[in-house]
Amino acid sequence: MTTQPGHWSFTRWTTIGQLEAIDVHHPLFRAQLFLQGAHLTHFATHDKPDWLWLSDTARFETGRAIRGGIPICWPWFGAPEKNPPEVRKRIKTGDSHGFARTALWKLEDVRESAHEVEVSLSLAANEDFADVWTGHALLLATFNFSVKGCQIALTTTNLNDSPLAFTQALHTYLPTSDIELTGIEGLDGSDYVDTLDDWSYRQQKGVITFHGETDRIYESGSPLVVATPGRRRSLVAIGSDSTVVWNPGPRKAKALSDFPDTGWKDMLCVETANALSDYRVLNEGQSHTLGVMIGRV
Ligand SMILES: O=P(O)(O)OC[C@H]1O[C@H](O)[C@H](O)[C@@H](O)[C@@H]1O
Repeated sequence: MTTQPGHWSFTRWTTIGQLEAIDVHHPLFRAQLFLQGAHLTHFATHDKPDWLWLSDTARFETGRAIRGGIPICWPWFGAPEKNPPEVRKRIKTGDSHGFARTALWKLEDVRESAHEVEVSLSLAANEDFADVWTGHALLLATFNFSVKGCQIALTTTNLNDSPLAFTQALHTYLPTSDIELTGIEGLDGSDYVDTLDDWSYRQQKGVITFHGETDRIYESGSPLVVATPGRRRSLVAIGSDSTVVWNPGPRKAKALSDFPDTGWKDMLCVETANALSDYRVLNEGQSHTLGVMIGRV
């Protein structure tokens, strides 16, 4: 059922630092979602630990990306110069990961039921962003929360008469109690680019484990299981044939903004992506949906 502000039962507005957010306090689960970036920072069922990692030193400031949760990287992933030429030619800045994660989105809809809450936000990517990017598109992010987990669907519609080429990622930060005892299952045999070894191609053998800084783009969007001590989570993607796996390790952790020096020990990023050769092209009026369902195994 669609509900109007003031008539929501489980959903309310809150302000954190400089930013407005939506708090979902359902009897079965809770979540926190910022209007800036359509950025989900918390999801948990009952009183259990959070399913997402959020930096202890995260800052909630206008125009600043929040460190943790699920930043939306759009309409390019990573450094502009590492994107395909068709994507790169639209970009007019050196900044990584696009502008959607720091743009102010608009609340479109809240639907509540006894079992789930669904929140939709939109972003008109138009001439307001002309200093950093050329294009005209509509983005719709829909978040579905239930006791089974959380689901995000990000739909891009090209509103321009020229083809829109873009890369993107749902940059999910997950918690772990020990990165060295953490594994990602589901990418055995997949080719990947190791960005830390001069962007060379390799092939994954078995489970992914972490031994220091890790930054890879896998050419697969297969269902994954993230196994951390005492917990297993499944990540099922739609509209994705690439997955980024990242942990900054001790050295890069020190250089990252809003990131504790030892934070690398208790997090990992598993990013549902359209990156590298998995970039997407939409003609006028066409849409593409990238999504991930994070659930229990
Ligand atoms: O610091 P950020 O701009 O949020 O980027 C954080 C990280 O995002 C991705 O995982 C990239 O693969 C990494 O190379 C990058 O360091």
